[in-house]
Amino acid sequence: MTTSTNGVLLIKGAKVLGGETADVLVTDGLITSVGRAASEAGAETTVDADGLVLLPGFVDLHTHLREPGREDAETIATGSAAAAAGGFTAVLAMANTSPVTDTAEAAERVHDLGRAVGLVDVQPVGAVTRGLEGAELAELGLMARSRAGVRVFSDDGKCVGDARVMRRALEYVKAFGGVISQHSQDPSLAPHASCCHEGELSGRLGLPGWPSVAEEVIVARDVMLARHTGSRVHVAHVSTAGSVEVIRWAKAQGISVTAEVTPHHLLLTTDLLTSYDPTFKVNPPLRPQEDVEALREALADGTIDAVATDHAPHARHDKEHAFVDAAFGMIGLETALPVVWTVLGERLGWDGVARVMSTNPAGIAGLAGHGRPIAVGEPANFTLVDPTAVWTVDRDLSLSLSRNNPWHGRTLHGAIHSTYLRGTQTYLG
Ligand SMILES: NC(=O)N[C@@H](CC(=O)O)C(=O)O
Ligand SMILES: [Zn+2]
Ligand SMILES: [Zn+2]
Repeated sequence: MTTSTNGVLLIKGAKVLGGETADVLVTDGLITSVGRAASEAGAETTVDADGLVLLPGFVDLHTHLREPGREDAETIATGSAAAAAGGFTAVLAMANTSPVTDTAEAAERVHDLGRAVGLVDVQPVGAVTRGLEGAELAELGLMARSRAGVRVFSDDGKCVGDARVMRRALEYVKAFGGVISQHSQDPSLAPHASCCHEGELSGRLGLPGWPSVAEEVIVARDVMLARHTGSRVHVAHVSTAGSVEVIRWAKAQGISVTAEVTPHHLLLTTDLLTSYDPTFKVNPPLRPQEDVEALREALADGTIDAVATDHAPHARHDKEHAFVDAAFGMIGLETALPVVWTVLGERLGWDGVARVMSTNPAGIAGLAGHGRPIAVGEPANFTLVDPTAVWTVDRDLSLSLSRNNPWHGRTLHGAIHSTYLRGTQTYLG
């Protein structure tokens, strides 16, 4: 089946939010009718969506595409294909490429390559500091005013450790409604070698400990800087119960803070490291069950706004090392929805899934045309989900170029049936 943006697409009998079943008609990339008994006569393509759930396309606030620089691990094309397969219609591409996305030209290049591939909208994240070095601010204003329209800035992979630099970055982006997404890791409490949650297990395994407090002190500092500057901070990959407490407090004070949690921190725990399998080496590290429970609770009650994958592809030769020498990171675009549905489906419902995977992340990133309701006049950016599918992850079937897949061999519930970007089918399972 193929569709064209100039054609007419009819999604027949999908379950839409609110529990109704509806036919959705798309003309020239826009939703032109939602309701019963739309005629098949004028449709170029008809999709039988009986038993499927129609959700707004997912928006990933945290994707590592490795282009430019490490096209052996991922390209904008392969990462976009993996994203579409995961139900995403937009991804924010992190700035820690080589070279770093720290200029307007670099941001425009990523943006334009994404548009040329055309499977998801690739929205570049700009670096906070030049070369991610933590010292001088990058061209934040020029990136914001560029064709790429950058709104989210992050040195992800590294923490903006210097409080004065963080304060100035927050002040600067306030002028154009930008946000700083922080990789919260105090470098003196958790230096680069830290790779296992600090606790009884890290001692037993002889791995350098990464204490929870190294995350929590940065989250606490940053919410106070957000309050002081009146600007917006976003906490990337929250991993501890203590961070959740701080964010809950800050939101109650009216401080402009938002937060994301990864699918892996919602399900995987630190005891997986007893295998010394580098697939489970990630930053921040997998935490104990108490933290996992606190993160689930926080996502369900709105303290954590969004799920973000932190899809971090790595080539085999960067992962296949002794645990301490392997690269940090795991892939996750294609498994995000099934993990969230498996872990939290009952608590969130489809409304909740749409909120944490589409509406909220689109709002945080200021992305027009994404995270919108399935309604007349809206762009046809959506995904069809099979809620009853039960399947076992096989890393060799991934569209990502990399194989560092922590879900390999796991059975998950819920699968992406197909994805549509402005009415064009970008994935069919
Ligand atoms: N999450 C990771 O373990 N790795 C990320 C960087 C990051 O998100 O900190 C990467 O770029 O590989
Ligand atoms: Zn990070
Ligand atoms: Zn990351």
